[in-house]
Amino acid sequence: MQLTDRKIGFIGTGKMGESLIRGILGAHSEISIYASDVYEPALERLNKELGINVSTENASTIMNSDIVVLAIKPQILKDILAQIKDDITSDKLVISIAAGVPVAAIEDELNSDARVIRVMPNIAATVAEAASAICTGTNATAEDAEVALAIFRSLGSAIQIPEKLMDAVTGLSGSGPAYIFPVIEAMADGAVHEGLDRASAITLAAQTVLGAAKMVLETGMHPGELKDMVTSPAGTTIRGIHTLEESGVRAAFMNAVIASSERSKELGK
Ligand SMILES: NC(=O)C1=CN([C@@H]2O[C@H](COP(=O)(O)OP(=O)(O)OC[C@H]3O[C@@H](n4cnc5c(N)ncnc54)[C@H](OP(=O)(O)O)[C@@H]3O)[C@@H](O)[C@H]2O)C=CC1
Ligand SMILES: O=C(O)[C@@H]1CCC=N1
Repeated sequence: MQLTDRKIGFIGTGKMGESLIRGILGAHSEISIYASDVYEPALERLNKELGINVSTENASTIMNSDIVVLAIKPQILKDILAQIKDDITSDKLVISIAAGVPVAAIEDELNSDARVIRVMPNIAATVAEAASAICTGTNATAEDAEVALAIFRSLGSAIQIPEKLMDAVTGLSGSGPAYIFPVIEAMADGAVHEGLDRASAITLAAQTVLGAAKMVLETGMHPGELKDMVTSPAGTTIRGIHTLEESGVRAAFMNAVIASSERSKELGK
């Protein structure tokens, strides 16, 4: 079955549910999307803006869908799984994006034949630039993994990994956009300090991050080598780098990824 022939249902249309729905419709406008949430005004807005099918009944979303994406908070996942258990028949593929929650914990709450895939995407799915990783549960088939990869590759890039690495991915790319947004804001602040207008400063800062990321991805060069290409002897960049190193920027970013990964592990307990 083609990806575009599958009907995708979302349980939860909060920040990440909406991001994924927007990304999927951007990549495959013809795909049928069903969504449910407890907050009716948000559903009405999504129905009006995107033309998707909405309901306040999760059972209705599941009944209409081949693929059911669980886009609810990890803290309420168990309760919702108990409510939808009998609606999740073995002909449906379940995709959980909940941070920290292991596949086994999801399978424990569902019928024994449930096909489950765990994914950690990120908010850049909204603009088809997400970095996602997937891992498979006991009953998920190779075709299920291909379908999940196809969905998340249409939203950016996606890789398949062993589940034990999902917490590391959550700390890196799942949470990562939130580390970079303040970097963009702070770089712009520096330029505003030096007299540039705010709008130009944010545009230049964001394009700088985008360009640097693209250089890493498209040249295949090591980030350190790329940094050296910008850094002229006795020039401007090395002054800036020196200041960043004095501030402990590398340890700060490493610690952020490690702390977030640890929190992901906690959520799974
Ligand atoms: N935000 C992100 O960048 C990322 C999030 N994730 C994961 O995605 C999941 C969702 O996160 P996020 O979108 O940020 O959270 P949100 O709180 O924005 O979205 C969750 C949505 O689920 C709704 N909801 C609550 N109870 C039910 C229910 N019984 N049935 C249906 N919907 C319900 C919530 O409504 P209400 O608010 O009224 O309770 C809310 O709209 C989490 O598991 C998170 O770990 C993964 C990667 C990135
Ligand atoms: O902050 C969180 O818990 C979620 C998971 C990854 C990104 N946002």
